Amino acid sequence: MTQKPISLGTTQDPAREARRAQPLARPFLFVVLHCDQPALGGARYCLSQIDVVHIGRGPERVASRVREGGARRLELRLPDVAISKAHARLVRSGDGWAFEDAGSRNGSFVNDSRVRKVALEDGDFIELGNVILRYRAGLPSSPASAADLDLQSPEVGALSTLVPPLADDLDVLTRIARAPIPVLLLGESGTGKEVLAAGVHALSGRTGPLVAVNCGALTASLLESQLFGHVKGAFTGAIRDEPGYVRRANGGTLFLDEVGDLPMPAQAALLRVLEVSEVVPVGGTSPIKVDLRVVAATHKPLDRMAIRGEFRVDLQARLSGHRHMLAPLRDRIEDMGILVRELLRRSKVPGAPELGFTVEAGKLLVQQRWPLNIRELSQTLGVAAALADGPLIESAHLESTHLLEVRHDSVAPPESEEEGGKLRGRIVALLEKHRGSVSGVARDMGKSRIQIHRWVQRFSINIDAYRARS
Ligand SMILES: Nc1ncnc2c1ncn2[C@@H]1O[C@H](COP(=O)(O)OP(=O)(O)OP(=O)(O)O)[C@@H](O)[C@H]1O
Repeated sequence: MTQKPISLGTTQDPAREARRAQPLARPFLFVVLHCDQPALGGARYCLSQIDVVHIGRGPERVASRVREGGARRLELRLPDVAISKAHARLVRSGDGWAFEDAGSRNGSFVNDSRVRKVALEDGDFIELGNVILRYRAGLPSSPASAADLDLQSPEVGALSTLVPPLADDLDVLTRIARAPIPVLLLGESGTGKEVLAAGVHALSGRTGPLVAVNCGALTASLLESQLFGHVKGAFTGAIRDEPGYVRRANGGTLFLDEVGDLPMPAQAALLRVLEVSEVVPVGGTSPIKVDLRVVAATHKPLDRMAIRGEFRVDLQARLSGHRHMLAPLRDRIEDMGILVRELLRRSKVPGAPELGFTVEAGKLLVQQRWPLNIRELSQTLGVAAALADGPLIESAHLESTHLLEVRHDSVAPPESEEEGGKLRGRIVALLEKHRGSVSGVARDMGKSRIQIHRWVQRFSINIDAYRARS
């Protein structure tokens, strides 16, 4: 029997190998939204191994990579009658990419301007017929998240994204989900923390229930009995035994929603439970063992609260077995197609026709900053779907919701020059500490890797200089 040689320094699992590799900044082309057919979701294509992209009409969305006479080409077909058979090209040009219209019937638009030929910049939106695409110049991606991905299947769940750095973070969370490690979900309001907590529970393989506790709603006087239950007759009104949240989650997952709002006495009580894995119900005499997996979520700055003494450091440490930062919707606009498809499906009235968008409405969706995130998108679409009187949602239907008015007040202002300087200093110090590992910096700062990369770019920090010193 002959044995295959095993090369030193590699594992035999290519998927594992792909995950281990340091993320690289790579260029991508995304299909963000088929305005009139949102059921088609979206797709991403990595541009690093190709020289030219040909885009034209086809019976369905397909992409193929072709090598011809030394040139590497991506052929992208899009099912849209408003797109010409040979509509446009993306051509590698130096370190970047240029867009060219290929003599199409309906023309091509980049950021709303009709163009024949233009150098693309990071974040540019390309509009061809009813399809909105987006060019990203350099998104951090592992080999796994750099692979082409077409999310045409409607069975895409909450753990799906087209955005490579977010896909890498979700891949880590998916693997953590299977172990009994506590998970802390951080992110702005409406980014989907509760949805993700349910996803973690579903992946955990734990057979008990997912029990959600709204920490802000725990009342000081009833705290112990709400969390740990009580025995019949423990106090006036205790007419029967009650298990409480913690015991109800036995064998399953305890989801501590808005954990930043947990009152101090509840923090102490909960810490005890997590340390000893047992509870004594109010009026009871002996402790009862519990088998818990805890997932906590907050939109509050838990680290800062712990420094200010508003949140127990020991509890914060217990909850942060693994921290996962959810990106705000404005940082994952490339996912608009898959999110819109899911949200329209949910708000669909039985028997009503499938809804789509006019191109103007589609553009409005991808250009908004969505400060209230997916929740705001969901509510906006719910209202628009009810207002639409044909198969297409128009811009006016989207603008009519009151949520748009909230925007201007709630968008966080950019940091001042002094704050920017401090932030830069902190990032540099952490890059030094973690020898250029963006994941390490992200972990320490409680931010997503995509955010760290954005800061690194904004402050012109050369990460390689810190990697070189290790
Ligand atoms: N991936 C997703 N796909 C579709 N809908 C989503 C997704 N993520 C979140 N939503 C929807 O967005 C809304 C807000 O989600 P969720 O309540 O999970 O956010 P949250 O971060 O927990 O908000 P808060 O911090 O305000 O509690 C919900 O209606 C949810 O169904």
